[in-house]
Amino acid sequence: MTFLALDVGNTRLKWALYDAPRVGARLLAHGAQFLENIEKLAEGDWHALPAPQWVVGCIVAGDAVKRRVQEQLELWDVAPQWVVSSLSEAGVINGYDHPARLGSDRWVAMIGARQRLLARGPARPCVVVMVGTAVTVEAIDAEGRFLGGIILPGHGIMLRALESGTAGLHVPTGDVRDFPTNTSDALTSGGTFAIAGAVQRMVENLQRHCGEPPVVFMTGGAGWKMAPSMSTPCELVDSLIFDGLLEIASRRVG
Ligand SMILES: Nc1ncnc2c1ncn2[C@@H]1O[C@H](COP(=O)(O)OP(=O)(O)OP(=O)(O)O)[C@@H](O)[C@H]1O
Ligand SMILES: CC(C)(CO)[C@@H](O)C(=O)NCCC(=O)O
Ligand SMILES: [K+]
Repeated sequence: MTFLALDVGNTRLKWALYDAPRVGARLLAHGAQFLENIEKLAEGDWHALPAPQWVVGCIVAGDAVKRRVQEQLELWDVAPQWVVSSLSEAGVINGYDHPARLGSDRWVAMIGARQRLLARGPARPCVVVMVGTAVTVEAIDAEGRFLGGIILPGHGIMLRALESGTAGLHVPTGDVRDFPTNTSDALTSGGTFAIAGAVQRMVENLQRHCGEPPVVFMTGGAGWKMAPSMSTPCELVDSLIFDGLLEIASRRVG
């Protein structure tokens, strides 16, 4: 009864194989592949896996990438189900003007966060931070309503934009400092403060709106780099998207 969860971002495809499509299932194997190496999956990492009975994923890369992923999935006799953001699913209500236009990775991460929050206590407002190619910061009230969220460039895009838009900024990665005194540290700290500051602002917005401090969850490939520099308390949960995919799959499989 194995279940394969897929998270196809703009930089990497992340996958996780579980022994069943339910929250709390046992993780059997997992991995990540840069999008340019998708063609290696069927003959590489996936070759010796037990065939999954279900495949559910979220994808924010373009249609060409989706076709390349589906080609690799032909290794098994299973049709992938791609999550599309809807008006409501798994206890989260979508406040986006056009619900289907919300990135499915954002939707799935919010469902994972909400499930995690409710599993351990009373409902609270919640901020969900994803630090990937792009950074997103979402606000959910205590009733599970997604109020709205922001999108900003990730570390890599910020640095590349500065490098290509200036004459004098081509330097190695620096350290995060309160008061940077060289170009490398100034760039690295600038990107980090931009993300931490955006999160702090959304936490303040949601606290003002709901009248109580929110729980903050953070996920994404570069989350561990951001965690030490956050100015508000924040829980790093690497598996937030997979938690959401398990929750969605358990409801669909029934
Ligand atoms: N300190 C840093 N300096 C420069 N670039 C960074 C830094 N940290 C992360 N990045 C970039 O941030 C981006 C996101 O990192 P990563 O691929 O690990 O996340 P991801 O969650 O897999 O992304 P996605 O889901 O969007 O594919 C990458 O483009 C990576 O090159
Ligand atoms: C914002 C990203 C790139 C984050 O991965 C993705 O969720 C996306 O492409 N979203 C579509 C636009 C939106 O969410 O409003
Ligand atoms: K992502």
